[in-house]
Amino acid sequence: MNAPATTPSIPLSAPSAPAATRTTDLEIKDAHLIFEAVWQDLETDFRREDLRFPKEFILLGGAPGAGKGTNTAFILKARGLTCPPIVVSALLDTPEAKRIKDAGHMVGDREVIGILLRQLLRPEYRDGVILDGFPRTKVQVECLKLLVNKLHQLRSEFIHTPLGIHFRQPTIHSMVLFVDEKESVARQLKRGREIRDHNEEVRRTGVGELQEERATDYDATLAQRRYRVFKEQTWSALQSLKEIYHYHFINAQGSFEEVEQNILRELKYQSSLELDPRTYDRLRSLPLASDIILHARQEMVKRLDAYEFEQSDLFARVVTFVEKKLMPIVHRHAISGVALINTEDPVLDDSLALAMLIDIFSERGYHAVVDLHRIEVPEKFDLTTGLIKCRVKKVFRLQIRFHGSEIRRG
Ligand SMILES: Nc1ncnc2c1ncn2[C@@H]1O[C@H](COP(=O)(O)OP(=O)(O)O)[C@@H](O)[C@H]1O
Repeated sequence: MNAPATTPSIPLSAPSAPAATRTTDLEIKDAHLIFEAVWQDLETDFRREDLRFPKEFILLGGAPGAGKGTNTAFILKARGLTCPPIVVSALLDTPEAKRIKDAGHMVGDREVIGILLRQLLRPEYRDGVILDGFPRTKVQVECLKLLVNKLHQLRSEFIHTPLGIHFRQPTIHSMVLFVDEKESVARQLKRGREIRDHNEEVRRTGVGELQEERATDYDATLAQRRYRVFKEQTWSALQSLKEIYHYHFINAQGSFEEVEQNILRELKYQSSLELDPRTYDRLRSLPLASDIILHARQEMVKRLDAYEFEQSDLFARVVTFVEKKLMPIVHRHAISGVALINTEDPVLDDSLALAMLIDIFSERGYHAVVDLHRIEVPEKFDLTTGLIKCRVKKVFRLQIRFHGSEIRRG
């Protein structure tokens, strides 16, 4: 895989750019001006309390053909979201925007921000949204930061009102799928072939829906230009997100399965920063599972040695009990990997013996759970008072689990 840091700077092939693109390039690239203008429009059209944006933003970036569209459904599922993604490029469907896209260039930031912010207010995105292909420029990154500032402002304004729940702390994940130029161009052309075949089939049979054909997917030079525009303008913009938001860099060169696994591995590391600070404060005193398992093995070894050296009689009795009484039963369950055993053996009356038993099994690679049941057994019945006197019988229910044997039918 190409190391991102060593990417050479490649000049844009601008001479053949259409007039519309030159106009776009002349657009005032001042994020503050653009954002404020768009925001003013929003404030004119919406009441402040209706400026409800998504709680979670997953910014899905990467070279053309990196697999953003391909992996969207998988990412949505992994994050428990049900809304469709916002594919930013698909929102830009005016004839002028289409001309710019067909030449392999990018549509102006003003237009992108204007359309996107309105789209984000739709109710289906309240819990979270995937933005496929945003941000693509530094100006868009700045606008994103300004949007997040606004969301914080709205939050402080409403937090102590009944509407507070609609203004949660936003969390931003930036996920960048990385492929090199060769792979990007090959996949764009592959997509072109697939879409052409698909559309031919739809036209022939009248079944299904036509998909959008992108000029850049049919011409290696244009596909290459798209990749270079990405490297020149979008790559560094995406890198700058690393400093401010949760950042996930995904190696997307591999097979479909490999890329899915890379995504899953990255998403597993969720941070408590996603919680509202108030919720986080309430939970922070509880240790994380990852912390308590860190030294668990060493602690167990220490305990086992202490049993041997300081409580050797009891320890020897428990080991004998495990060996003679329990292991024969466990053996018989070697295929299922679960043995449930009830015992009244008095060796377990000592609570230390129970702790020993659990540690012994853990050390040998089993998971043991012990559960004590007290059962009242009637012993005497007083004929004059009608009182029943009971004896308490202690039954230990042991559950021993381990990785059973795999049997396949031939
Ligand atoms: N891991 C992969 N291996 C091989 N082909 C892939 C992989 N991921 C995506 N593709 C293919 O590459 C093409 C472009 O993928 P797509 O998801 O449309 O890219 P993007 O949305 O990032 O531009 C599609 O034909 C898709 O089937």
